[in-house]
Amino acid sequence: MALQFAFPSTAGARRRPESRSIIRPVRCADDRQALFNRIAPVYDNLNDLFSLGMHRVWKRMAVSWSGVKEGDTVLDVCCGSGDLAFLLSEKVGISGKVIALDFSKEQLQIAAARQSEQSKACYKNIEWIEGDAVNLPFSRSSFDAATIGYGLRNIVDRRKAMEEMYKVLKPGSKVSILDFNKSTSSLNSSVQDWMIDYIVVPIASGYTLADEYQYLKSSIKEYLTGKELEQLAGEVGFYVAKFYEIGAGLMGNLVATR
Ligand SMILES: C/C(=C\Cc1cc(O)c2ccccc2c1O)CCC[C@H](C)CCC[C@H](C)CCCC(C)C
Ligand SMILES: C[S@@+](CC[C@H](N)C(=O)[O-])C[C@H]1O[C@@H](n2cnc3c(N)ncnc32)[C@H](O)[C@@H]1O
Repeated sequence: MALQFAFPSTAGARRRPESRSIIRPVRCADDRQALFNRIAPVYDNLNDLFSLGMHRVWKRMAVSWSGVKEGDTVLDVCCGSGDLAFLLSEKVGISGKVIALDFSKEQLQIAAARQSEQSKACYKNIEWIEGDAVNLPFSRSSFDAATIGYGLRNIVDRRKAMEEMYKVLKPGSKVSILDFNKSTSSLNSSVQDWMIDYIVVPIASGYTLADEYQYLKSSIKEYLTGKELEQLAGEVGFYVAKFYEIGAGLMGNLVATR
């Protein structure tokens, strides 16, 4: 997919007072929902810019690790603007089904717009659902695979979200959980901090979104390490869970099998 850097305006983004003396905490689910609604117009383009397009490689890896195959019925949790849902759609094909859930209306609108703009026939197999990852509106054992990309870190009750994904997966199926790596290596976390402080946030401030991207840093620090993610998966019932560091250790992917 070609990298586009023609950034749309962020008309929907709230203006920030010039002097930002206090970084607003983004503590509760409502704050996070509002944050992702605000960044929706520029989210995809800024991801391409900040990661030099590499996030698309990491997302393909996450989808591949989910074990998705043609004809499957699969779930993408915290789907946002649909990157992983579109990749899943291509894997399951027209005989399969992708259910993509998010609680941000703005992100889902972007996803649905992308779906109608793109000509791939298989994309008709995607259904967008507004819902909460901590209360998935699906029956037990509904899905052959699940993905959650850059979502679990943003969920307040991560254990509940993991329990919900366990519940809706069929026995023997996998969830692939892609996110930033809360590294135990001080070098990795220093590189992450430096990139966010000196590249990501200054550029985001040009879109009056400095606070939103500053949140990245605190959210990574409050996230779980790979070992802690493996342990959490085991505690909710997954019988095997393996964490892989990717992107030179800046990102990580947990693969858990029910
Ligand atoms: C796709 C990526 C991040 C998605 C994302 C997740 C969040 O939780 C956010 C929260 C608040 C605002 C935005 C996001 C958000 O975009 C990963 C790539 C995009 C990152 C913003 C890139 C940050 C720089 C990395 C630390 C290092 C990039 C290395 C690259 C090889 C140059
Ligand atoms: C960083 S975006 C990731 C989007 C997409 N998966 C990707 O990889 O680009 C995080 C998404 O998680 C959603 N999200 C966060 N908490 C959620 C929750 N409790 N329930 C549903 N969606 C949630 C946000 O609205 C946002 O769209």
